[in-house]
Parts: sequence; structure tokens; C-alpha cells
Amino acid sequence: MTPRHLVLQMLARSRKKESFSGAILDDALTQAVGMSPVDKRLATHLFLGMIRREATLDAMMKPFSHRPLIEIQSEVRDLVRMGIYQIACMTQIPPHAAVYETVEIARAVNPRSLGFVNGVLRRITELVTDRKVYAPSEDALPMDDGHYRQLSRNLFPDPRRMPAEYLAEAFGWPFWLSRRRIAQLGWDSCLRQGFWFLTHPPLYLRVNRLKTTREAYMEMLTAANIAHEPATHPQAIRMIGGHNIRALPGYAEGLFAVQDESSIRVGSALSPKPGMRVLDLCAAPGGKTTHLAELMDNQGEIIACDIEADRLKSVSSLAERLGLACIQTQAIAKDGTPPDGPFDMALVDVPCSNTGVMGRRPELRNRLKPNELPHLVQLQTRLLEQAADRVKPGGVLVYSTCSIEPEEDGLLARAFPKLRPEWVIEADELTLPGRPSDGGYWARFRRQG
Ligand SMILES: C[S@@+](CC[C@H](N)C(=O)[O-])C[C@H]1O[C@@H](n2cnc3c(N)ncnc32)[C@H](O)[C@@H]1O
Repeated sequence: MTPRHLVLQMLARSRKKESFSGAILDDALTQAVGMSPVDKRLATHLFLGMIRREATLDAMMKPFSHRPLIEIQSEVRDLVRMGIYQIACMTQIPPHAAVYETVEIARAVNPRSLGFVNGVLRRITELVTDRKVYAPSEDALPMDDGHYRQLSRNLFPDPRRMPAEYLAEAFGWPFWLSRRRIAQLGWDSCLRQGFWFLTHPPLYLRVNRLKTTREAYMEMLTAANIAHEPATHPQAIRMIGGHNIRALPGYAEGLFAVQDESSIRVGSALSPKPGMRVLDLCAAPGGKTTHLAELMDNQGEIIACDIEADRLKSVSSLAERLGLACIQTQAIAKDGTPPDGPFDMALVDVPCSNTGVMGRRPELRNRLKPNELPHLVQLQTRLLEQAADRVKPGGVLVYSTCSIEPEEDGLLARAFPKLRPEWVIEADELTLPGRPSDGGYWARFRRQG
């Protein structure tokens, strides 16, 4: 199996919405026994990059196709996208090699498509140049290193006249999200996020404070020649470059967990104390639950609930690796009620649109629809109320999302005390994607009395 064949298989699975791209990738790479690490890296880059840039690849294919793209056999369309991606969005593969490899695969996929595949890709090689430009324009293709590649002719909508259209085609965002985000945050912020979401976000580790200190663990990384730097949060380390997590020092000993810095900030916003009884209503796979247990010095009780019983197993195995015994998992039915209180504190890390983590979840671009937001808000409000009703007077509750949609974040949080007047909002924080890592939101409430 070549990396390009593997990518085509993964794209077919992603098209059927079988799973998140990360899960499809893990599964395919695990089964690709015998594939070299270099080829696995190429397959990863192509697969995730093509999902991120599908709208851009289609915008580049469209002028050279005499048929509407929707009418092209999906395998052939994926193949042409793969060729365009290698020629236009990558610089490591010589264009003639990309054309040759793609045409060879077309021969096996659908021999009748040879002329079309070859024709489009040859036109794409004429379209791209090696010139770098530094501002968006109709002939500027954003590259994942933060500059634009100049094209030999205008291809995208004019960003001055049609900014949302440009964002959608050149950066591969859904049009509705482009329009919404420009209105919400402005053009410059959207361009910055556009580039941020073209790449996979960096890996962050949360050092297990019950087993080591950040300084001691960073010394271990330095001794093993692993590039890293301290992050802003005192428990967090930002890793530089790609890493096999299980091969990092201290993995089996539970010296660290993988957790993005903005997600670590959520646990710190709650800051439970040793001996407390804490409800974590949406716990799986357990990144935040285990952080709470560390902050509690592994003393007290955390009831970690989720509707996904299988994913709750990840909470238990992570807790075990980190040496945390104060967590009890409890599966609840989808429309069921959480365990009875009273709790000293609660965390409600709700299911959400995930728009703060579109770099990690590239398939969101194709899957998220604007009409899902009201349903999510309804569920989020219900979960927040359920958790709140189980916290005792004087207790604290943190609500969090990895979304940057106001409806799921600040608007919902500010509406909550109107539904439950005994609660006051104490603090909240919105993190925009890339500042410094994942985007997301948390709000902390206190129950009066
Ligand atoms: C954002 S994820 C939680 C991530 C987790 N807190 C962490 O840090 O690893 C949201 C979780 O909410 C769960 N969920 C969805 N509906 C739920 C419900 N009605 N009650 C409890 N959990 C629910 C999902 O299964 C999912 O695991």
C-alpha cells in the first residue's frame, strides 16, 4: 500500500462520515504495518491537508473542469484534489512527480479519467508560481507557513469586495462561518485564524504535579534531546515538532498528560481543593477530570459522568496511568439525570460546535451546519442547569466549551443567572484560536447563600 492509496481510502471513509479524521488516521496508520515513517508522515500530511483545504482545491479545479465538480466520480475528484494539493499547497514534491504519480493511480481507479486528471493537473502546474506575496488578493493562495503563493492568474474572489467569499475559497472555511466570523471579529483576526487553522496545533503536555515538577520534567526532555519550551500555564509545556507521545520520557510512569493549554486553564478556573466532592458532568476522555484530581492532590471524590460508556474507559485508563484514585466514572443515559448532589463544585465541559479547534478537527469545515447551533445551545443550557442544581450553596461551577461562538459562550453564560437567580457569574474568559493555542471559553459561577 502506498501512502497515496492509503490517503484515498481514508478520504472515502471521511466522506461517509464514519468518524473524526483523527480516528480514521490512527486506525489506518495502525493497520499500515510495514509502511515507513516517512510515508506515514506524507499520508498524514496529505489526508489532513486535503480535508482542511477541500474548498480551496475545488476552487482551483473548477475553472479547468468542463463538468460541475459534483458530477465527477468521487474517487476521481479526490485524486485530482490530491494532485492539486501536492502541486499547489506543498513545496517538497516536484510538480512533474505529483502529476506522474496521480495519473498512475488514475489508471487503476478509472482509466477513462486519465485525460481529465492529466489535463487539470497540467493546468495547475501552469497556475502556481514560486513567488511569495504577503497580502490576500485574487491571485494569492495562503500557504501553511503564513505567506501566500502567487498564482499566474486571478482565481479567488477579490478579498476587498468579497471578503467572506475569499476566506471561504482561499482558506477553506464554510461560507456561513466566514461571514459570521468577519462580522464577529473583523477581517484581520479572520486572516490570522485562517492561517492558524491551516496547520495542526502544537502539542502541549500537562505535567503531573503529584509526580514531578515542570522544571524536573523539562530537564528530562532536555536530556533526551527533545525540543520544548515552557508554556504560559505553570503546569504546561509546549512541544516543538511532532512526537510519538508514548515514546516521551515518563509516559508509562504517568509524569504527564497531553492537554492543550487553553483546556488546562479550565481546570485551574475551577481549582477544587483536596477533600472536596466534585461533579464532572461531561468527562470523557478525561483530560480535565484528571487535572482536577491532580489539583485535589488525589484526595476527595470526583464523579466523572458521560453518556459514552466506552469513552469513559479512557478516563479510567488515563487516571490509572497518572496514579489518580479519587475518580469514579459513571455512565448516564442520554436523557438521564446526573447523580445526586450535593457537590462542592462542578465542571460542565459541554459538547459544542468545536469551532475553536478547527485545526484539530479539520472535517468540521464540511460537517458543521449553522442550524445545529440552536440545538447545541439547548443541550448546553440543560446540562448547565442539571449540574448547577447539584452544587451546594456557596459552591462553584465552571462551564466550558471549545467553541468561539457567542451563543455557546458568553451569551449563554450571561443568560444563565436569569434562569437560576441564586447563581452569579464571577469570571469568564474567551481564548481565540492561536492565542496561544486552541480556542475556547470558560465561565465560573458561584451559588449564593
Ligand atoms: C467536550 S467533550 C468533554 C471533554 C472532557 N471534559 C475532557 O476534557 O477530556 C463533551 C462530552 O460530553 C458528552 N456528552 C454529550 N451529551 C451528554 C449528556 N447529555 N450528558 C453527559 N455527557 C454528555 C460527550 O459524550 C463528550 O464526551
